Amino acid sequence: MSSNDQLSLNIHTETFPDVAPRRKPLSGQEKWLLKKQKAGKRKAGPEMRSMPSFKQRKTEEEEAPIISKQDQAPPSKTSPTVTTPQEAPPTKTKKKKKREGGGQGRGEQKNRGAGEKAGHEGGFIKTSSLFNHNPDIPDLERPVVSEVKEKVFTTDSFSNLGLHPHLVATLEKVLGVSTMTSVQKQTIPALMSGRDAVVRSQTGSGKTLSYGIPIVQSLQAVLPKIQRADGPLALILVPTRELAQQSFQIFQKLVKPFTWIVPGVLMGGEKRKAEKARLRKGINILVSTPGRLVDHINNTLNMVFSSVQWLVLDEADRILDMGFEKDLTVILNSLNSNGPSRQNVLLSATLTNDLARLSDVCLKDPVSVQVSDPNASEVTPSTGSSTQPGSQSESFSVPEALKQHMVLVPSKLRLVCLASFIMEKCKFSEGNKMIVFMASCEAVEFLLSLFKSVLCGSSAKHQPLKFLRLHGNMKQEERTEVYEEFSVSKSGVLLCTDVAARGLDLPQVTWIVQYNPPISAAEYVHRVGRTARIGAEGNSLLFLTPAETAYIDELANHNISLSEMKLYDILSTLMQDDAYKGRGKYHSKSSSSALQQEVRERATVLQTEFENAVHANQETLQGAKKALQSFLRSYTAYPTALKHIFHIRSLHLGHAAKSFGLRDAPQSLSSHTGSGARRGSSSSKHNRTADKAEMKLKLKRREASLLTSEFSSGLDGIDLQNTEKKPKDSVPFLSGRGRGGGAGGRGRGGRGGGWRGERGNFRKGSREGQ
Ligand SMILES: Nc1ncnc2c1ncn2[C@@H]1O[C@H](COP(=O)(O)OP(=O)(O)OP(=O)(O)O)[C@@H](O)[C@H]1O
Repeated sequence: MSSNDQLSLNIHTETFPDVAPRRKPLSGQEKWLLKKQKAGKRKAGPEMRSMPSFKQRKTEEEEAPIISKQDQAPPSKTSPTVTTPQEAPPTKTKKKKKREGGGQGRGEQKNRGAGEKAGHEGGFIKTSSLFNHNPDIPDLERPVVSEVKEKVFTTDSFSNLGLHPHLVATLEKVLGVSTMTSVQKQTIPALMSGRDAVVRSQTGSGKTLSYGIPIVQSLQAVLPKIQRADGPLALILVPTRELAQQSFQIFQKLVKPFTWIVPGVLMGGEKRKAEKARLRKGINILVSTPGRLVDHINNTLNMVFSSVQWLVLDEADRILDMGFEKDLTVILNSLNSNGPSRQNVLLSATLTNDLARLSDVCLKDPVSVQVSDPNASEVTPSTGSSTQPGSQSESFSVPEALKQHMVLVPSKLRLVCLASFIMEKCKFSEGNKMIVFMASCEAVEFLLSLFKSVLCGSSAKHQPLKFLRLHGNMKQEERTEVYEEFSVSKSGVLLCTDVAARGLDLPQVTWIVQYNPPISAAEYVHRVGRTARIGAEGNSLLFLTPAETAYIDELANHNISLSEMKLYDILSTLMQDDAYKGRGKYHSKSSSSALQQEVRERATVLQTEFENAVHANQETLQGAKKALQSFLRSYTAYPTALKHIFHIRSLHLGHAAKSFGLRDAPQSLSSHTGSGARRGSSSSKHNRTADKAEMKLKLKRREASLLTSEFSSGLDGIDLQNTEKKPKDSVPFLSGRGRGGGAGGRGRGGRGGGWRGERGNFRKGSREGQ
């Protein structure tokens, strides 16, 4: 039988959980690479080239089996059969074979339940047709990108700035800094001279101290000495709780020698009563999330702004987005009606038009600090097309030592590709600490438990994988715990939503993975900015499906350049662990295609493990379905300008389901292809539903974009479920749009709902802020 033929693998289910090698381990990836070299320089993935396109797939899917118990060694209870994917598009003969083999055409799917049951009873593992019917992976033409460079460091010392000597000593001894970064060198003198400022410099370049130092310098000099009873003299607004905590801790360090200055923090998730008590006692440097501050403005008598001399909006573009607009209006009104004139500072790594708008409204003759030097732009060599003239948008600078990658992964292969990549960096190699960004809380929860159950088996040979998670639906204590644990940890994988995208200074992060593409180039910049901070090296990997390839041009329009990683190179990591070995029949062969086939076998074994874990019980199954649902919802939340790349209609539900370990797209979703996502054949009724949903979606787009403002504005206490209308539809895929509008509205699911929950936090904030 050729490698193109249908294969049956004999796999002992017992070997999966404990990741035990069945025979003397091979030399893993080295061997793979060696053989690959021997096999000559072939372009990766003949099977990729031969994969059918979407058009082909539609016809072929009717006939292609996913499960088949045929061929080769007769199955036994201890030797379950897994059918591996096909390398080439099915030929007539193959199709016939598949039919004979109990294929999984639409009609045949009906029988599958019974078949699977029998499979279980017989000790068989389901087949995962991972490599069949995927879209082609296109050859990429790398766009010409002129990257914007910023010089991070200067040789100028803080001691040249005329700061209080105790402050300089604190910088050196407590914070470990003695020379200024470029942004500090430009910003600190401007602020010390009393000017307002708009500051833009790349992530991890030291913006916090660039406003922290002038604030402390000016407050320590006030005579008579300021007192707690003076209340807030400096107000710092940040978009997330973790960032509030982080900035607060920096101020705690900065004021160490000036014990009479009291910093404090207000943020959602904390007890209001305790915060009120602290406000009553007096806080001079107040760090807060906007929503929680508005809450106190409205409800706390002790909230007096009569002395505020400084207003800082850190991550200003985020605070200015629609999610926080109302809160900010309330805060500015309150400040303006109470206080003296003050200095205002806006900072971000990504200036947007919104920021310019606000700077017009609330800044007086501001100094504009922009560290990037347009003359220092570098053109990334390329053989491909240049970016569209006229489509040039804001140019963003990313750290110089950041190596940015992307990988094109067909939907069905996303899960195994992510798992392989995590294993490669955090299990088979040492010294990596990784953050993986995902679209929703539910996806984070789902993948956390899936990875823990499938990937975390003990192995003496490799270091253990450690997973943590962070998202807006966790209790505050847990969020703080995870944040602190990951901060001090030297390795590990943090699965998170965009709640961790802005401002967080988590040490020694070496890899940023964006499993779901962000909703804008600006958010891309902030996500990757969690690594390669302050001159350190770092890496990032963006997952895109072949249909999303145009996102590379979108990023190029913002001066962001990515290099490509190959899917098969990532999957070949599985060669390093024989726990994923199939029948091993290709081991002895040295041809490139045989090796690729072995990689596919192993990927299939891993996917099968995921699917088995997902289908192990109702709870895990529901978790996967919820995660899929939230992913589909999140997919509708991309802004209009990106709809040509990310459109729900271009998603294939069955393939998307596979990436959540589901063997089929859940039926409950199919009744709501109002999402527009495809299931192969859709009735006109479904199309009408889709059109309606699309119309609604357009109307609600503004609100949909608020999904991206899921950062907690800091207010809690309203049980959304009490205020929610029950969706009319009993199977409400995307019915979340019913009330809240927009894609991420009030879907089904408990208060713990991910995407919805994140957004819920935002909505609570803005509602209470009114
Ligand atoms: N002058 C300096 N010398 C050395 N390290 C510094 C200096 N200033 C700040 N740092 C360190 O650089 C790191 C990043 O600083 P900071 O978080 O302020 O960056 P940022 O520009 O605000 O990033 P982001 O845009 O992601 O919020 C911190 O660990 C900080 O301690």
